[in-house]
Amino acid sequence: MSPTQPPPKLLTSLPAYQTLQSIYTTQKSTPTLTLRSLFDKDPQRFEKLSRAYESTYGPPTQLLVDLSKNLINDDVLEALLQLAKEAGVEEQRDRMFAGEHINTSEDRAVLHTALRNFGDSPSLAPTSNEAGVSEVQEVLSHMEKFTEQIRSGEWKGFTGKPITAIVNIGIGGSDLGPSMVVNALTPYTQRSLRAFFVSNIDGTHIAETLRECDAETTLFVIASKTFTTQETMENAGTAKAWFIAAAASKLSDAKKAEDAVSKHFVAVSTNTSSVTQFGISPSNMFPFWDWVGGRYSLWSSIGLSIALMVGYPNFRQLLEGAHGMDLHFKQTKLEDNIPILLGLLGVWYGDFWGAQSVAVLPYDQYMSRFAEYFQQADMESNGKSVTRGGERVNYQTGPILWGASGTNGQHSFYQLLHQGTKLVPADFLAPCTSHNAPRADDPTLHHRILLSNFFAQTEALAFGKSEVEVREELGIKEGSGDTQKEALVKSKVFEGNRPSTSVMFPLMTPATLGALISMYEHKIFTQGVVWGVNSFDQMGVELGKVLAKNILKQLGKPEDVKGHDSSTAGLIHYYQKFRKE
Ligand SMILES: O=P(O)(O)OC[C@H]1O[C@@](O)(CO)[C@@H](O)[C@@H]1O
Repeated sequence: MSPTQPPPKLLTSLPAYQTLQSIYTTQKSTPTLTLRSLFDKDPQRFEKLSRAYESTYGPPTQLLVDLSKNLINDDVLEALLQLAKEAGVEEQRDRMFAGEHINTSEDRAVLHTALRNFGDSPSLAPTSNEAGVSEVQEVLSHMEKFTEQIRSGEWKGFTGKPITAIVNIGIGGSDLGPSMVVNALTPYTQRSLRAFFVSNIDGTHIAETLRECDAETTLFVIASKTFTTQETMENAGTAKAWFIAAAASKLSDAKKAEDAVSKHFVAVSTNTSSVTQFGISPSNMFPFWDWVGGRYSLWSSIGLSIALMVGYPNFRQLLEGAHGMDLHFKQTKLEDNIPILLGLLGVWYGDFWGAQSVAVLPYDQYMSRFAEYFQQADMESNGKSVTRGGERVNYQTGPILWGASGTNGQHSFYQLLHQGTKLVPADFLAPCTSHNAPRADDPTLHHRILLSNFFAQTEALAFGKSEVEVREELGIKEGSGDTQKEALVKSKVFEGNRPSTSVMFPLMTPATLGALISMYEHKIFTQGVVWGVNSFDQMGVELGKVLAKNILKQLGKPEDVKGHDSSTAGLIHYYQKFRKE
């Protein structure tokens, strides 16, 4: 049991909060906090407020994080850094890395960083055997051996064919991480292997996937930390039944079909007994531990589908990239600590400017699932209203996180970003180079166009277009008296002063992706500390599950429906009019 930790102070009780409140009130609409004037006043603003990250471990990895288009000046930055000190961000960070049980409600350590700790002080993960080899290393070695067997064709299916399709069956952190990373690292995947991700209990998901699969050449990875999640267990059961039926049609007897499961099903979980009960042997199980949160688990054996698709060496580089960012987070002073700066900016916008959401906009088609992944990572971590000490907060906590790849978002929701009534701080991310060059006569044309949009959007958001500029452009003088023309002028004004952070990197590589994910994990951590919440439990997902289990038993006949409000009962009755047996 870790030493008891002092309950967190409410954000609003911190002196730096009062300082920030006063700055916001007095400066928010003055030139001292208007981007046009901030840049006019200080030609060195970009140099002062961008941070270059260079990894000190693993494959050389670099990021440029440009904070200069944020609504901050020296006063704000100083007060935000003071806020981090008063909230104890660094102390809580050190507790996490030291393996203290900072997940207080579940009395667990939070050590996803130990899964990728190759170069720092001895890994804090528990050692498992007399040789002192850490359990983490043991599992990584098993993953390495297994992925090599599958990718080389050495591992054969029940009819002697190599595996050509991987079906990851999992949901939440047991799905989003693997699927986002495999998508983002498509250039590194073995094209002879196809990956499918089944998560939804909607029968369509497993049905459409199995239509694409051949039982003889498919490997099912049943990924579930608890191995009790309803969707995953039902989908796994359906896959197993489908497989056995297909195998039985090829094999002389049912017993052999059952035995064939061992060649086509592996499990990733902390729950050995439930895995065995499902019919997967421990030799086909890749364990992990309760000190790994589901939404922080892609670094564990939950990343098996990643390793299968990109190869173990690239999976290892993903982890090394994350470890490099962990070292930066651990060792860098506050004012240069990128995850902490990003976290503090989110507090500034959410708790003072009233921003309800944040947008994550990767200008990289391979990163199309990046925002979706961080919806769980961010919103399941900090979407809370009670502190670790049990106090109801009296301020905003976790934001609504959303986003899509650029340039697609520009043709969808950027109207709101530019001229809506809501402040939406946005993170723009882009690789300087692409893995693809589809135009033989001009190999970088597509990427130049993509990046020109990337650069233009943050410029437009920051500096807008004034009424004077619009009038000049349209040739409509002030006081024209023409209502329609006046309205047209107003509709073309871009107020600007809409903040963004730009993150650039040379190329999307496994190590770069690892560093980016780690950067955001620690941003989320920083915000959780400032808000005083427990970022590592998820009590909010439990009630719906319990109610659903009860309703499932009542869906047969109208007279079965009991104990609900008129809406819920009415909806169930409507369903029962059309339901099929
Ligand atoms: O990995 P598992 O135990 O099947 O949980 C899946 C997901 O379900 C949750 O909603 C918790 O119930 C997420 O936190 C988690 O990632």
